[in-house]
Amino acid sequence: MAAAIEAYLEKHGVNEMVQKALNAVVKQRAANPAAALAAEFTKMAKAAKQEEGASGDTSGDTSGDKPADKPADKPADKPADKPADKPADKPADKPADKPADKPAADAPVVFFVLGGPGAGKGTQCKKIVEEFGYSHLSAGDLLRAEREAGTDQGSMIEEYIKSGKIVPVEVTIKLLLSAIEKDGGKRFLIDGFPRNTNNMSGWQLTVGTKLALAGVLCYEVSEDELEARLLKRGETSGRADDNIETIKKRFNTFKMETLPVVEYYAHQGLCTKIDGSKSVDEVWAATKDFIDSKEAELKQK
Ligand SMILES: Nc1ncnc2c1ncn2[C@@H]1O[C@H](COP(=O)(O)OP(=O)(O)OP(=O)(O)O)[C@@H](O)[C@H]1O
Ligand SMILES: Nc1ccn([C@H]2C[C@H](O)[C@@H](COP(=O)(O)O)O2)c(=O)n1
Repeated sequence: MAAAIEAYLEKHGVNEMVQKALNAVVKQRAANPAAALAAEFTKMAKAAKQEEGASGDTSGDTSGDKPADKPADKPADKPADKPADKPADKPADKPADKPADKPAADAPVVFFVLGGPGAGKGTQCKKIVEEFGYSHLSAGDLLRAEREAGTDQGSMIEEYIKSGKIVPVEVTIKLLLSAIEKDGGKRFLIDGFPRNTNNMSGWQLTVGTKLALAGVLCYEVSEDELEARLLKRGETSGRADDNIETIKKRFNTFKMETLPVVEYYAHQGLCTKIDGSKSVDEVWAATKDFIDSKEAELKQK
């Protein structure tokens, strides 16, 4: 099935695949969107497998049913929830020149860290940094710093953050790439990214295989628990989004835009889900196991 998914991706691109699955799930008004998405991915993989069998060709020939006006790696036309009068959601940076199929053996390694707002991403990343010396880049922190720097983009970022929406990827990816370059490390935790398919396609187009994605961590916590944590954090954090109104909007964005991304990586066998509702130490034990096993895998390569 993995080969069939790869064939589908080669032909249609990651963004189209996720977007198509998402549209199908929205149409179904599925009670369990995550399960419905997984079922959609499986359906697509089966169709790709049949197509592959029929044509006997997995070379990426686009003469099949791929829409003529949509290149395989083109980002989504628009995210699910884009506010009006905002910049177009296409990455500003030009795509990597002729990307290699696979990352080089010595390419820096990246882990994406996802989970609902307040799931403990930052808390656990801090511990990984202490124990393993990884470089930690939080997309949210970078955006907040950019906002504070008082650039032209500052007020636009503020508006997105306060309304619980995801900033267009061309802004976020620039900040991430410049931080990665400045850091120069070999292991990166990218916290809070990719948060939607626009983020994913921006990464794919600008980073491609220059960095090696080794895995995706996703912390799962109920909304009730997240809400309690964020309201508590809001007593001292000073964050513009730690208030009940924005928290609810962030939950909605997480469900509608980020969960499909998590399910996509889960379907690719890249995502490890961790119960983030346990104590910090218990969550850390599971996180440490994950990193230990990834480090062992990476050593063998
Ligand atoms: N396992 C846990 N149990 C209880 N509280 C926790 C746990 N992990 C983190 N917290 C607390 O919950 C709050 C949110 O944690 P943290 O900032 O790490 O989450 P986050 O996922 O990075 O949030 P955001 O996405 O909003 O930046 C913090 O006040 C933190 O101390
Ligand atoms: N990829 C990202 C990450 C973050 N943001 C914005 C919107 C989030 O609500 C806010 C806070 O992020 P967090 O600290 O929770 O990771 O920052 C974004 O637009 N895109």
